[in-house]
Amino acid sequence: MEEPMSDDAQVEVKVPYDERAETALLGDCLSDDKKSSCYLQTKTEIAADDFYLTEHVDIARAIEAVVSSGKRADPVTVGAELTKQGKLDSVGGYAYLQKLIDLHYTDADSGTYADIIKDMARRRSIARATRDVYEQSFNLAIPLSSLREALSQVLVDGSETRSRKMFDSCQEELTRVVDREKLKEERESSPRSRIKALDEIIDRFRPERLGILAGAPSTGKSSLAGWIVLKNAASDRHIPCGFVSLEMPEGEVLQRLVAGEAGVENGEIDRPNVSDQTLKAYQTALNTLSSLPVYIVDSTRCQATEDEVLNMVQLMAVVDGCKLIVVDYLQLIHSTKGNVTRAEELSRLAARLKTTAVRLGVYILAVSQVSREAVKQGNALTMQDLKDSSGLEQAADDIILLSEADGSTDERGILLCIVDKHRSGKRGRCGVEFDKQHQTWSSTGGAPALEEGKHDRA
Ligand SMILES: Nc1ncnc2c1ncn2[C@@H]1O[C@H](COP(=O)(O)OP(=O)(O)OP(=O)(O)O)[C@@H](O)[C@H]1O
Repeated sequence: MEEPMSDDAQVEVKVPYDERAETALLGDCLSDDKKSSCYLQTKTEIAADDFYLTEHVDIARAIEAVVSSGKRADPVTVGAELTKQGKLDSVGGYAYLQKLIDLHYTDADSGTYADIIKDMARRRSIARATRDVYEQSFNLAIPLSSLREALSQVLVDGSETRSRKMFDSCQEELTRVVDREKLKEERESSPRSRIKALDEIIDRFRPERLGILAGAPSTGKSSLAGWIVLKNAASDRHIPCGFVSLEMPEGEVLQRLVAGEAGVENGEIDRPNVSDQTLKAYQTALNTLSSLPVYIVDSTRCQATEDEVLNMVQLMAVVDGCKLIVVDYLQLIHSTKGNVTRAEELSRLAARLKTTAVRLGVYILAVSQVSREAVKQGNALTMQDLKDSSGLEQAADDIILLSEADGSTDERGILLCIVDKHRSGKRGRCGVEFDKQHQTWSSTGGAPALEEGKHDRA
């Protein structure tokens, strides 16, 4: 039996922060001309408020102000900014700015310090948010459903919506587009399909968007979604990605990813006569994959509801820092409301996924089935073929459709990939090749033709 929770259990609690990482990063920003905006440029996006100590938050804000005015951050410029804000004395004066430089390591690694600071900031934010729900959970007047809702809401930062004068953002946009280095960085750190021909159309999976990946059964939707997750996590930026699997158990997803990485046939590892060479390749691939920032929720044993799936997505974004999250697949999300049609339900789900993507600043790639009629006809798909809902079409920013093309075999899928919706971007089509045995994906030259008798309805 589970031990009852003691009310007066004394747990030593220390607020999570790392003073050394904070001083090292600030010292690094103030010491080196080239790195004068160091923490603003690291792969980990951190902001002044991610520092814990008040004096460090103030110094970081002053650095940001100096850098955004186009000046180099050093003790003189940052000290002047702090004086202007009336904060120089409270941070410890010029002496403290100089101390930060003295404490700074000559071969400082800003990225690692930024990672530590972000990690600590996330922990504090989770602790703050969950503490309130923890306290509410003892109040029996608050219904369980409200507690669940509160728990899911508190994990989402920035849900507040305020209006602002639109053209105030012009200056920010101007700064963004003029700073080519930053733009390049933004681009390179964004998730992409990692299939050249498809990337040429869709460019990248931008934050705050919802994409739908649809196709007939067994065309390879789950496999492609898994490939995208894996390749982004394995890219030199190691972009954290999540996979909410409602269809395939975790072991099966893993086997497919490992097969591709190892270059062995999917499923071969389970055969009794598997060769030593295959075993070795499989083990090596497992070792490589184990270090990648790929997160998975296996939701195949219980039928996850809409709220549960949204919670999983939120946790992956907030706790694991995922930038791209796959939900495989929409039609398997359990229905809980008896009085609405499935189409209405899916529309609402898609709209909630879109809002979640916006609030969390992530890209959600939702896998979807297409209608039975579309599968029967076998023609090139259009977005009207999405199963059960025109609401999916409306909520999605991007819609990617896979149709089997001429030349497909049991081992090799040749697919016509149509980007039928692409918000603020071009639409288009390309050919992708699916090596089914190894579960890998690549571009074909040009867009392939459909089988004879099938129609292209573009
Ligand atoms: N070792 C293998 N050799 C050949 N084909 C394989 C092998 N392993 C898997 N496949 C094929 O790879 C494809 C995987 O498709 P996948 O499950 O990704 O499609 P899907 O579109 O997500 O399907 P569903 O509609 O069932 O969700 C299937 O066609 C399967 O038959």
